Order: sequence, then structure tokens, then C-alpha cells
Amino acid sequence: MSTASGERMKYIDVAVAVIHYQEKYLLGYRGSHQHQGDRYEFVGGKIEASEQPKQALIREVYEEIGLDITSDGCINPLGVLRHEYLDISDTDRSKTVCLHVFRVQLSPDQFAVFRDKTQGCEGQRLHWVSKQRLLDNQYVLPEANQSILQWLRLDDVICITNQLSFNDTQGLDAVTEQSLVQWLEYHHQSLPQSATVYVRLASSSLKQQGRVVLKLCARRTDLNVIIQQPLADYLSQTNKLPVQVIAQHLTQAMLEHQLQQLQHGKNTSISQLSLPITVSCHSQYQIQAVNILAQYQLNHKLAPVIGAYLSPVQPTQTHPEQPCLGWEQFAILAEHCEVPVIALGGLAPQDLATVRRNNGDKVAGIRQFLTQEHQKI
Ligand SMILES: Nc1nc2c([nH]c(=O)n2[C@@H]2O[C@H](COP(=O)(O)OP(=O)(O)OP(=O)(O)O)[C@@H](O)[C@H]2O)c(=O)[nH]1
Repeated sequence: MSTASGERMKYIDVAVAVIHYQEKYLLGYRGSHQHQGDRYEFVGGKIEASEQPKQALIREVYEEIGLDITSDGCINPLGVLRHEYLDISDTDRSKTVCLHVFRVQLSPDQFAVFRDKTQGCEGQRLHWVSKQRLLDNQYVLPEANQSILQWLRLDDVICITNQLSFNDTQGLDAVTEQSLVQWLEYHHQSLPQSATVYVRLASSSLKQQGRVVLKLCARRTDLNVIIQQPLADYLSQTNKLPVQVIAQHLTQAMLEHQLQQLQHGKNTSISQLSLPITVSCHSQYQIQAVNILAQYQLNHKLAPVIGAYLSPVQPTQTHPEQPCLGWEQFAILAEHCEVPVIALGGLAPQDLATVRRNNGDKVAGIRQFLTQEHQKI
């Protein structure tokens, strides 16, 4: 594509492999002559015209490091990122890359063969690095990769709290002291150590909800907490946002509202908080909405969308009659989502491998994620 002044605008699709074995991640190193050179990178390269992203991924991984990822291990999509680079040659005005990012989880046998490799098939340096150091930005990566790190920061397993009912029969919009104590005690006992937890509270005043979240965070300083977006805003405005809060959540209704804003040419009304965003969705239409919102946030350098809960996958104990997606439909919908998909509904933490075989990346739930047997902290 050329502009009136003859400057070219390039657009390239790239397959990117986030290869890891447990908490060790594989990075290559880009030569100084390459675009975004002298930086670490994930293994990957351009998708050819005749290829699907996953085919290109398999080819690139084989060409670059000699690993056949079709035979063993597990591949699942993480998301799609479009990023405009302006740091390029005089003849090109800009270059937009569309990164199709996949998680490639190696089997123990694959890792045993590759753990000592320090050089790829094209002579490039290879490094196995710890997840902690990778996420701490110890390795300078191409600009577009910041979003990938944000995705990886969210835990693989997310607990959701039981609802806490508020009693507004007396027009007080207050949670009874007794039910609050019970709710806190139960979650204090049942949430696993260092869990990532979406604190789901029935609608009530933000003041009431804030009180509950502050009490939970005071008792369990080890938790990583996700709360709904209006509550995050409220706590931030009152300077009370606990440090444990790692993300703000949009319900399906909030997501659709944001989409309407964008369709009417308005900006989203999500606050300027830089807290990453998670969203709930149930249909192809809502996945499109997630993709539009995620790209908008990225283009405007706003808080990134780091995960989409897609539910219900299986029947749940509380709503066995509710129609659910089933794995086949889940896999089709998840494939179209441009941020990592969190499977929810009738699942247990042990289902993570099945989730990943079906294009999801993380697993969430209530009953089977909270355990009374968990050791008291
Ligand atoms: N392989 C890889 N490429 C990435 C990553 N992140 C990212 O923005 N890119 C961009 O995606 C494009 C990948 O192109 P490439 O590696 O096939 O080719 P290249 O531009 O380095 O060299 P070439 O044009 O001589 O083949 C580059 O513009 C690169 O900056 C990443 O983690 N891995």
C-alpha cells in the first residue's frame, strides 16, 4: 500500500509461539539488522499467503528451532494483536504487524531435548528464562509484546466467590452483619493461598461493596483480586483501592454498553484507571464486542483487555437446566476471541488441559475452586 507521497505502509501477519515448559519460557534474540533488532523475541515469523496462522506457527517453530510441535505437547491460541510500528526505514512510512499469538506448552520429553539448546537453526541465540523475570520486564521485547506479558500475568486458574446477598428490605441497602461475617469467614478459609479471585457481589451501593472488598483484602493479603469496574473506580476515587486489586471486570451488560458507545462514535466510558480489564461473554456477538473493545483500548494506549470469561461450558450444580455451550461450541467461539479465553461453568481446576485443547487458556469457577480443606493462613 502507498501514500500520495509514495511512502509505503506495510501490513504483515505474524505467527508467534509463546513456548514454555511449566514456568520456563523460551526466547530468541533478534539480530541488530532486523526490525526491532537487538531485542529478545518469541519464536515466530511471517504467515505466508496460503497459510492459516496455526500452520505458519508449526512451520516457523520447526524452521527456527527444529521442534515438531504437532507430535506432542499442546498448542492453544492466546490472542491477536495489531500494532503499528513507526520505527522503520525511510521508504516505509509505517508497518502494522498483526501478531497471532499461541501458547505452546512443551511435554517433559520435548523439554528434555530442548533445555540445553543455546542456538536455533538459523544461528540465533536461544534462552530459557523464568516466568517471573520475563513478567518483570527483565528482557527487552518488541513493543507489541507488552500485551502478551499482560495476558501471561493473569493466573491460569481463577476462583470466583459466592455471591453475598445484600438486604435492602428495610431500604437500607445493607448487608446484615451476620451474613457478612459468615461470608468473610467462609472465603477466608476456602480461598487457596495466593489465589486470583473474582469477588462477585450482588448489586448494592458501591459503599457497601467496597466495605466487603476492603475487609477481605485486609484479612487475606496474599490474594490477587478482581472486582467490577464501577467498584474499582469508586475505590480509586476515594483513595481506597487495595494493592491486591489486579483487574477490573466488565459484566456482559457493561461490555454491551461500551460497544454501543463505540458504535455511536463516542469514547468508552471505562475510567482512566490503568487496571487491566476482564469481561464476561456468552455468544459470538459478545466475542466480537470483546475484540472491538480490546483493539480500541490498545490503539488508545488504555487499560488492556487481558481475558474473556466464556460461559457456561458445562451444566452447573446451581443451574442444571440452563443451556450450556458444550466443548464443541466453546472451541468454535474461543477460536474467534482475540484475547485469552477463560472457560467457566461446571468446571474444576483439573480441567485446564481440556480447556487448552479446546482453544481456551484459563479456567474459572466457584464450587470446585473453593476448598474448605485448604489450610488456614
Ligand atoms: N518473531 C517475532 N516477531 C515479532 C515479535 N513481536 C513483534 O512485534 N514481532 C514483529 O513481527 C515481525 C516478524 O517478522 P519476521 O521475524 O518474520 O521478519 P523480520 O522483519 O524480522 O525480518 P525479514 O523481513 O528480513 O524476514 C517483525 O516486524 C517483528 O518486529 C515476536 O515476539 N517474535
